[in-house]
Amino acid sequence: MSIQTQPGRVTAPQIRARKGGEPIVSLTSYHAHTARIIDPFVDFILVGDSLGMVMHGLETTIPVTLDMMILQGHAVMRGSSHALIVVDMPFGSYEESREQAFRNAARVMKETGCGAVKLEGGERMADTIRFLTERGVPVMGHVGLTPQSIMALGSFKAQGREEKDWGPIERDARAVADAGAFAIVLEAVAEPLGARITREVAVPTIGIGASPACDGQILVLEDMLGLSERVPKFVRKFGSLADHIREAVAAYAGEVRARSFPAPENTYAMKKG
Ligand SMILES: Nc1nc(=O)c2c([nH]1)NC[C@@H]1CN(c3ccc(C(=O)N[C@@H](CCC(=O)O)C(=O)O)cc3)CN21
Ligand SMILES: CC(C)C(=O)C(=O)O
Ligand SMILES: [Mg+2]
Repeated sequence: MSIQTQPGRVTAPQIRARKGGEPIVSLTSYHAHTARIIDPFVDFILVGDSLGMVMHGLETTIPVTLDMMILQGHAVMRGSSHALIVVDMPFGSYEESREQAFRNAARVMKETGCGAVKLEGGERMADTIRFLTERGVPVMGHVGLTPQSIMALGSFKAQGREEKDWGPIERDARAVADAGAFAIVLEAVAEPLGARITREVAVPTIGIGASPACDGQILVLEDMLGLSERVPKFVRKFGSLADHIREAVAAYAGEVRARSFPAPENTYAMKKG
């Protein structure tokens, strides 16, 4: 059991209180090692269901299971001590009923020790978000492009690129905020809709492919590090980790083939006598 009070860790109410203030910084992480590295620099870490695509090479996030989210959520908790940890509820784990959502969100909280969960959907999920928040589950909303709806949408594409499409997205954001979410991810929404929603809702908006006016930003860590093979248009590569890995692995392969690795300092000498 990993449940313990952790003094010093960022809480959902603290993120909520950052509305209109200093930008909220966040990234995804799926493992203890990456969580340990990013923890001092971010306000919250999202254990995103994008792990299915990024870690497992899946085409969509649809096959991701609650057990996968719990396993990686627990790893990220062990690797971090400062940031709020938010765990994505995967497709099929919360849409059926408010009761199903609570049962599975409670399992995620009990088995990982995380401080909040995130679920996709606007007006249609408002009752569920209210049910969870009234029962002690901090919920982060997620509107705009909702990747778990890929099969209904047809492709991953930006939302609200025509003014006639703005109304439903604005209503989604308002419904999620009014239902008690402590923050809302706005994914791939055209400008100036992201800025408009940020002005209209009372809780922080966290943009990914949205506006610089959002109250915070998030990216998939492997995308911004230059480790992902294909990335959405909204990504900026702040690093080139794939190149670093290729260089290191090529050097290792060369030394193994030349028998210059391992060197004497990497091997064990016999004990004296
Ligand atoms: N590695 C990774 N990073 C992500 O940000 C991410 C995932 N995976 N998986 C789940 C979703 C999918 N994401 C995406 C993917 C593509 C666009 C995009 O910009 N699409 C183009 C059109 C591409 C097409 O039609 O084929 C666009 O202009 O809208 C947006 C979000 C964001 N999410
Ligand atoms: C990209 C973020 C918002 C996400 O939901 C994920 O990584 O799964
Ligand atoms: Mg997600």
